[in-house]
This record gives sequence, C-alpha cells and structure tokens, in this order.
Amino acid sequence: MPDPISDPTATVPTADPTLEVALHRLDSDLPPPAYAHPGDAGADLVTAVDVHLAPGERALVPTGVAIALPEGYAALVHPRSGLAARHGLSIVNTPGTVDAGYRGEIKVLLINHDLHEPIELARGDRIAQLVIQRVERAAFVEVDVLPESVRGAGGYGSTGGFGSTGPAKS
Ligand SMILES: O=c1ccn([C@H]2C[C@H](O)[C@@H](COP(=O)(O)OP(=O)(O)OP(=O)(O)O)O2)c(=O)[nH]1
Ligand SMILES: [Mg+2]
Repeated sequence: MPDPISDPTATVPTADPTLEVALHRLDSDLPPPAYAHPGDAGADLVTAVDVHLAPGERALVPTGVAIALPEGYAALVHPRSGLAARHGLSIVNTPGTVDAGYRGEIKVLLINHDLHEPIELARGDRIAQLVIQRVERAAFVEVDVLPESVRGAGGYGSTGGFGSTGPAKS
C-alpha cells in the first residue's frame, strides 16, 4: 500500500464512483458535474450564465443540469473553498439540499460576502460543488419524556466560548 506521507508521489488507490445518478443536461455546451481529483467528495457545478455580484448581493444561479438521485440519497450544494477565501463567494443556504425526488434544474444561491469588491462570473465558471450522501428518513415517535443524556438541554455556548471546554462563564 503506497504511503502518501513518506512518499508524496505515491498514488492512493481510490474506488471509482459506483453510484449511478441519472443526469440531464439542459445545456449541452456546458460540462457535466465533474470530480477534479480521484477521491474528491464534491463534483464541481458551473454557472450557466454570466453573473455580476455587487458586495453583499445574492443571486439564484442556474447550473444547466438536473439529476435523478436514487431514493435514500441527497445531493448537498456546497461552496468552493478557494472562491470563498479569495473572493468571499459563498452560498446563502449552504449546504443547499437537492432532494431525491427533485427533477428541476439545480440552482445555486450565491452571495458575495466581500464588503468592497464585486465578483464577476462567466458562463462555465465552476461555482459550487455537489456532495452526494446517503440520508436517513426518521420515523418520529412522540414521547412524553425524552431519554436522559449527559448534555441535557445545554446548548448555544453551554460549554464555553473560544477556550477549552467547561461550564460557560457569565
Ligand atoms: O441549493 C439548492 C437547494 C435546493 N434546490 C432545489 C432542489 C430541492 O429538492 C428543492 C427544494 O429545496 P428545499 O427543500 O431546500 O427548499 P424549500 O424552500 O423547502 O422548497 P420546497 O417547498 O419546494 O421543498 O430545490 C436547488 O436546486 N439548489
Ligand atoms: Mg423543502
């Protein structure tokens, strides 16, 4: 087994994608969602249109693709880290959820978080990534009293702030 830590040129074997997902391209001039590297979790999505985002502005951007996921799966629309770090480009509802039953065009609700600079995107630019995951559907069973847990009802900072964990200081 190659060791990528001692030998950075070693190639780590990764399984080929095996889950078949029906893809309908609404715009045949645009590339389909694609994984940039073996082992990547996200397949990149492109914008089907040119987009101008003023600082703070958001836009619902078409990607030119529709999919049919198998039951028991969802596709999550995640931002791309590089665009977030360099330009402040993100997604308002990150991660967006594409349901297995959805047959419409996948759209991305982009937002420019930069305070000063606009963002210009050209048709075909990679704007987001689609992460396909198995999901459970719950049977919600109503009870009068929930089972006890160590956390209990503590939340919203109950373990403290930036420091090590412990009771919140008032
Ligand atoms: O980033 C996203 C998020 C959602 N969708 C599509 C696929 C999804 O199946 C559908 C509905 O999404 P969601 O359930 O998050 O939105 P909603 O406001 O609850 O709409 P609905 O009432 O149609 O469920 O919109 C996208 O194309 N991109
Ligand atoms: Mg919904």
